[in-house]
Amino acid sequence: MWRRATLFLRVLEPPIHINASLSQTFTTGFPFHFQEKDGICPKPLITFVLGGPGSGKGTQCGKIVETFGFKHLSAGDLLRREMVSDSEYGSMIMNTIGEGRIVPSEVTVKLILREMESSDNHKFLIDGFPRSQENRIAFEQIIGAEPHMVLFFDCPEEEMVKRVLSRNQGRIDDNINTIKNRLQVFESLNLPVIDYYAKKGKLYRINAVGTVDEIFEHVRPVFEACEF
Ligand SMILES: Nc1ncnc2c1ncn2[C@@H]1O[C@H](COP(=O)(O)OP(=O)(O)O)[C@@H](O)[C@H]1O
Ligand SMILES: O=c1ccn([C@@H]2O[C@H](COP(=O)(O)OP(=O)(O)O)[C@@H](O)[C@H]2O)c(=O)[nH]1
Ligand SMILES: [Mg+2]
Repeated sequence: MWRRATLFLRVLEPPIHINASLSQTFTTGFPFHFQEKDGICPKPLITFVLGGPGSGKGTQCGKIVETFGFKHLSAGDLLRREMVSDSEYGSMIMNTIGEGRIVPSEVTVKLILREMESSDNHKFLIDGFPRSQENRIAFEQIIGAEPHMVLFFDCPEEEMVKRVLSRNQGRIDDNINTIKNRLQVFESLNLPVIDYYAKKGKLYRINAVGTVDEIFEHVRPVFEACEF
């Protein structure tokens, strides 16, 4: 079904045809170099996936990727990968995640940018970002693009806490003390981002209570109907 969405994209936002020899240096009008495919350099299509800790963002992103062929970029996973690499930011990221705070925007946006530039897919699901208005503004300034739509997985706190505590992935932040901080940060810094996109008419609120498959049945029509 995502083929139909791609068709719409081609009608509304015609891909840019480029000379193969220019492919190394050509940019799409965005500040990053985007990979061309078959001589065509389509504009990136960005969906932000938001929701509190444990609301099921990562799980539903997996289903969206399977069904609609997006490239999944989890900001948390990128930060955790950077944390265990030799990066100069490693200990800062570890302390910040351990306390449930937000890593400085430049670091996260740089990691997202690197993944976008090296992807041969132009449809991106950006999971768990932006977590604050400051994150959002940094993304717009550095990447030079806005999301086409934003999903918000709306889940009651008790359910989120229950899911996080039974996640069992050995994460340093999946403990009751850090969860309290993460929920507070979500409410004070992430909800304003969600409100911002609601006012722009880009927000799709999904009831995140139910089985994984039931929730995906609320997600599916959003992607089937979108005319991008
Ligand atoms: N609908 C659901 N019902 C019960 N558990 C779920 C559901 N969706 C996800 N989970 C589980 O809850 C935990 C958190 O899900 P995850 O996708 O990692 O959320 P997030 O990325 O928003 O933190 C995981 O262990 C996952 O398997
Ligand atoms: O854009 C981001 C994404 C994540 N994080 C940090 O990484 C943690 C885990 O994020 P993730 O999205 O993996 O958690 P989830 O919501 O999926 O449980 C967050 O609490 C933050 O400390 C961050 O600082 N900026
Ligand atoms: Mg996640």
